Amino acid sequence: MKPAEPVITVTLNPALDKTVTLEKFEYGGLNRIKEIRTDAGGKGINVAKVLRHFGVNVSALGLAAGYQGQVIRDKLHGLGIRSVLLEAIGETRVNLKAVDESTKQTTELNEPGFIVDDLLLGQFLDTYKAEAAESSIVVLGGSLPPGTPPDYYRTLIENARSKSIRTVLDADGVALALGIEAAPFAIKPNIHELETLLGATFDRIEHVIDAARSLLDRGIEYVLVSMGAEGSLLVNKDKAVRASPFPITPLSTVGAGDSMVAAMVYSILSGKSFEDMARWTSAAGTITASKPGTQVCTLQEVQDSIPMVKLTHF
Ligand SMILES: Nc1ncnc2c1ncn2[C@@H]1O[C@H](COP(=O)(O)OP(=O)(O)O)[C@@H](O)[C@H]1O
Ligand SMILES: O=P(O)(O)OC[C@H]1O[C@](O)(COP(=O)(O)O)[C@@H](O)[C@@H]1O
Repeated sequence: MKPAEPVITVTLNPALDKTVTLEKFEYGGLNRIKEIRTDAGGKGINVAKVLRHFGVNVSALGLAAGYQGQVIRDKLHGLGIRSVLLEAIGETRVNLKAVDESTKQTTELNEPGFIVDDLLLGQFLDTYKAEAAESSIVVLGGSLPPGTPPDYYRTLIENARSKSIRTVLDADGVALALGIEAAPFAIKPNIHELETLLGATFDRIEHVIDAARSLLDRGIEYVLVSMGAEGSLLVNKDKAVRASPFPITPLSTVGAGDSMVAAMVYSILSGKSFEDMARWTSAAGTITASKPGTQVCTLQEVQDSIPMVKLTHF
């Protein structure tokens, strides 16, 4: 891989992720917190954290507001990540993640985020155009803050496409549905996002493969579907392969999907085979799911666990 190939990530709605650990989550009851930690979060930001661990020249672009926004900038600086987060009015959200030790389940409570206006989005577009022009891959991830036109990702992807820059989109709902109209190079929906996108439910892996393939017809090159503990499915026009994760004790699955996106970018940059991309993305997601809070996998951890990923071809 050429280290000079810069990657930018876009996080328009970052978050300070506050992860609280509870012995047993009592819905509707009093919950006493055992442990607490905060991490810089938001999809593009997590992707940047992983890519930095992988030695990639990555910059985290986006928006941020107020005190929490500065905390995120400082945390990124501490991790050695260049960030360009334009200042929005208001306060950056705090997303609460409650980890239930008894069930190993994580419950997420994500705030909507600060409200943005056209002026700020126009300024961001200018910054984005300048930064994207210098990059090899652009990653766009997460929800859009209130006030953002729902087709904003489509605009960003179209701009990158016009300069032959590859894009990876990780979003849900309308932002995903409109974003894929611009045919990003790759997308990483989780199974629920895929079901919502296509208005269907899938109870067999063959149905998931057909659904993912239907998206390739729109000009997308790779579809990576994450399925939590069930692993992941990678599809391109020639192949479909399922990766089964190795056994872990999940401590917080937050950031697992983002780690898969980062490993996908790394695989593209380093010219890995289709099968290796499936292995790397699975290993990255699984390792991150075994870590507390929004902490992400390292290169060494992923490399060490690659042999444990089991592939099934379809
Ligand atoms: N409980 C789990 N056990 C093992 N691996 C897991 C678990 N949860 C997530 N993972 C790993 O993390 C990846 C991404 O998880 P998923 O929950 O599908 O993503 P997202 O966070 O985007 O919804 C999975 O494909 C799997 O490799
Ligand atoms: O923008 P959204 O959809 O609210 O998601 C933001 C949240 O997703 C995360 O990026 C984690 O995403 P994944 O678990 O899918 O990897 C958190 O850091 C953040 O709190």
